[in-house]
Amino acid sequence: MALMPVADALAAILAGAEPLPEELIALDEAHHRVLARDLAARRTQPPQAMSAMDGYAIRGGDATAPGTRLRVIGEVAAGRPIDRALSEGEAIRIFTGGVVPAGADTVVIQEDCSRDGDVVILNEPAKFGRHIRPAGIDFNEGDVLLRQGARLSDRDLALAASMNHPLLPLRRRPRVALLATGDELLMPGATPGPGQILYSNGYALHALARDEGAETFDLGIAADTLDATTAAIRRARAEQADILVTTGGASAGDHDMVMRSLQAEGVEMAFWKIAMRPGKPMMHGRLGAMRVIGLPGNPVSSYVCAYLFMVPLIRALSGRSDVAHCRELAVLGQDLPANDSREDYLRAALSFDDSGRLVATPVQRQDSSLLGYLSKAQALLIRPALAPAAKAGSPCSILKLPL
Ligand SMILES: Nc1nc2c(c(=O)[nH]1)N[C@H]1C(S)=C(S)[C@@H](COP(=O)(O)OP(=O)(O)OC[C@H]3O[C@@H](n4cnc5c(N)ncnc54)[C@H](O)[C@@H]3O)O[C@H]1N2
Ligand code: MOO
Repeated sequence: MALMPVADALAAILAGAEPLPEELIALDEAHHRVLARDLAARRTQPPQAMSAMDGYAIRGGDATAPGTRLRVIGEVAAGRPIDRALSEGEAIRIFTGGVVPAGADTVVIQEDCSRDGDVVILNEPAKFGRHIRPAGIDFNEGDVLLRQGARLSDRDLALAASMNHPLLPLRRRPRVALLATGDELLMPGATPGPGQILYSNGYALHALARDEGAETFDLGIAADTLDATTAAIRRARAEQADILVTTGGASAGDHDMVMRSLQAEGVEMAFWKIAMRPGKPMMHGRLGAMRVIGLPGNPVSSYVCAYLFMVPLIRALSGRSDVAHCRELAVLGQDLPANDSREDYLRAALSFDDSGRLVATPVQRQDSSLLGYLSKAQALLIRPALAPAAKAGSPCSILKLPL
């Protein structure tokens, strides 16, 4: 198969990726989940005009001169309204969050008043309408404040509560199964023998997928045999994974079993090998409802490909309206040579120059096995295929990596 351009590969992965079914979830479980429908307010907020301060509710027209004396006829605290209306020459003691009584149109703060028994004396003329929050100044019943496809922030949860939605219609979270392959891999904490290395890729991939709202489960490390890899693919299906992510065994070596096992299980391959660096030997296919992303084993390649392809797929299945990564503009921190025909995603550190411009500087080594350098990078600097040489200070596109 020919190398596929990155944009075409992403389009193939996202083709037909419809949002998963909706479910009703309690508000305190809804952080970072995705709304399945527009959400309209079930009430008006504030429901009545309310005082923004502790002081006295008055009629502004009564208090245009300093020294005005008004008779205090009652008290309103938050949650304890009064059913008496204010008449000329009267005031009502009011506290923050109290419902402004009928007839009042202004609140004077207590610091600007003196009290003499049941009389309040205004030290300064009142400013008409001050310190009152009108009914509905935040929102009105029926207002759509949260949109289908929104990933709910912490502030959105407070807003939904205020709109009186204890349960929210959310998309089911995608289930992502992670399978590592490789006879040489050992879990951290073990003492590697000759040629053995520690399993690392999955830690970043689980975290990345969960950060994007997926539920993840681990299929462990399969030996480099057709049987072991095939058995793990079957387990992913049995566990009803929406996405199976494999790492390693993706290239052309005698021990690279992933492609063969996927095909033996009936996966329809959409592509194998992309015109990008890192991550050329990446594959994608489908087995029924399960989508498979076969990532290269090199740790940097697996992470960069997961970031570029797995994340948008998780977002699409989650029903998010913002599926694509957001490219940002920066300037190059150093000269770069012309690029070849593979789109390059250089790992880059970010800083600001004296004029406040964002500067992206590739980390010193770009080999796709180097986790130390990946961890130093805050962004991917995109070099399009066949990009000409570029000087330090010239504009470039970046994708910021998660913190
Ligand atoms: N003849 C060719 N050889 C290679 C090609 C090619 O096109 N033709 N592509 C190269 C590129 S580019 C990459 S990237 C790698 C990817 O190969 P595989 O996906 O088959 O990966 P492995 O060989 O299984 O592993 C590569 C490397 O990464 C280590 N690894 C694997 N899994 C993990 C893990 N979970 N945690 C940590 N490290 C892992 C593995 O031990 C190897 O060192 O192929 C090139 N070869
Ligand atoms: O794609 Mo490989 O990731 O260039 O090393």
